Amino acid sequence: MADDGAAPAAMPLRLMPVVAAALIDGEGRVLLQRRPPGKQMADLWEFPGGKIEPGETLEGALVRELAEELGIAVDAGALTPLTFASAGLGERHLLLLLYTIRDWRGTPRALEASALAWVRPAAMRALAMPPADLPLVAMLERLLQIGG
Ligand SMILES: Nc1nc2c([nH]c(=O)n2[C@@H]2O[C@H](COP(=O)(O)OP(=O)(O)OP(=O)(O)O)[C@@H](O)[C@H]2O)c(=O)[nH]1
Repeated sequence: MADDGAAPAAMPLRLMPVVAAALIDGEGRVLLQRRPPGKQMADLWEFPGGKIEPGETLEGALVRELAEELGIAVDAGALTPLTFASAGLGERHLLLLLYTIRDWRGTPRALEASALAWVRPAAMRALAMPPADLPLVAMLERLLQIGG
């Protein structure tokens, strides 16, 4: 085909929304889970959560993910939006939406992760986490310094 000199058509942004939770305990620690071996970003520590399935709301997806990954029950009204991160992820663009949660029912168990840990935000710097999570950690650090 002849080159007509037109600029190449812009590719639409392939946005991938992911919802994630910072479960905060009474001592100001946050629950992280370790991604299992064999998965993309294996062994990195992340906030529990995941992708949204067709027909789900953001909050509905997070409530489902927390039941599947940790075996806990959370009311959608207990989810408080905190901040988000935006980062390129291969051919897609990750929009990672972080909620805080202080009330849930049940004791979190590692149903899909290889490990769980309750970590103060300042101590997260010592853990290997996905690069997109670093600004989220900074926001949590500020929130928990102020709010306890
Ligand atoms: N849950 C979670 N995902 C994160 C975080 N940071 C981050 O970059 N991600 C990325 O966001 C995507 C989360 O989707 P997911 O957890 O459903 O993906 P997955 O690969 O584990 O599951 P899948 O098998 O359903 O694709 C992954 O690409 C993951 O690497 C985080 O803190 N929590």
